Amino acid sequence: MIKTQNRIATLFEERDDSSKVMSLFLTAGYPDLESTVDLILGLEENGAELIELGMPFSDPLADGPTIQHSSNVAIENGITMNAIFEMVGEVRKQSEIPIILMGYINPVMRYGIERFCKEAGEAGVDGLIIPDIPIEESQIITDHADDNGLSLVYLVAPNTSDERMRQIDAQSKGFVYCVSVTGVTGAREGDEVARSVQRFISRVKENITQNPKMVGFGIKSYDDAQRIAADMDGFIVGSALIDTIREHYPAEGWKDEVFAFVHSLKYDKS
Ligand SMILES: O=P(O)(O)OC[C@@H](O)[C@@H](O)c1c[nH]c2ccccc12
Repeated sequence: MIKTQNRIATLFEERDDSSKVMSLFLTAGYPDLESTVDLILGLEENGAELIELGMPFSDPLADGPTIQHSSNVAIENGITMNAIFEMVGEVRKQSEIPIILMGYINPVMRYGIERFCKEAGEAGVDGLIIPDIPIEESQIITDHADDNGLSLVYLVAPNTSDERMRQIDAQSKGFVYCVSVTGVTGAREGDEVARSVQRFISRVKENITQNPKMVGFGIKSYDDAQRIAADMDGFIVGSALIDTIREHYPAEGWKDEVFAFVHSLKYDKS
């Protein structure tokens, strides 16, 4: 164990019950390699408490068009695993915000699972989300993750049975990622999320009892977040953030626009 206390665990232990933890998903190397560190630090200043840093992959099966686009741009920019570890190392010089690397197992296996976990832990990564490893196959990575202080976070979705939710709760570390809708990532129109989410949330509350619960998929505003995360510990926003970057980059002041959006997601000062 490198760290005695994981930053994700500390975040949920110390959280103030009156507000929701805001986690933001950012693709490493998007919109360019130079901006990722500044973006993470600026997101933190504007209310982010947890960062999910996406490791771009050419075949992202759970990702909608927005995140696929950002991954493609990051790959064109020349992003590598080493560059991602360096970015995390840079952030660690200035910030203790918990960072989770998120990506598919294929590039991790190519890099070498043991080496990946070791270098991630050394860089200052706190957790991993690998949506294409089911709990049944997780033994290929759990020991290496544990040895390097990395929490493996698992996902549940509306099509996850009650029994499986309980199994996932038993294995997940840090929190459980509750995917509010079936399908790929991405902002959704109208009240599509609201309509289907209530039944799911009540099943989550019954079955996920050991871990904090974070909800994500389709959240694009303060109101969405407050409503959907009402019974959760916090919420995750990805595509709406990437869309905002895409809308303003590279115009002068683009980062300020992005930070203002992030601030509004958490504090609704707009
Ligand atoms: O983009 P959305 O709808 O705001 O949802 C967050 C999501 O993008 C992020 O957590 C994520 C990116 N890639 C994923 C793959 C699987 C599950 C989740 C993710």
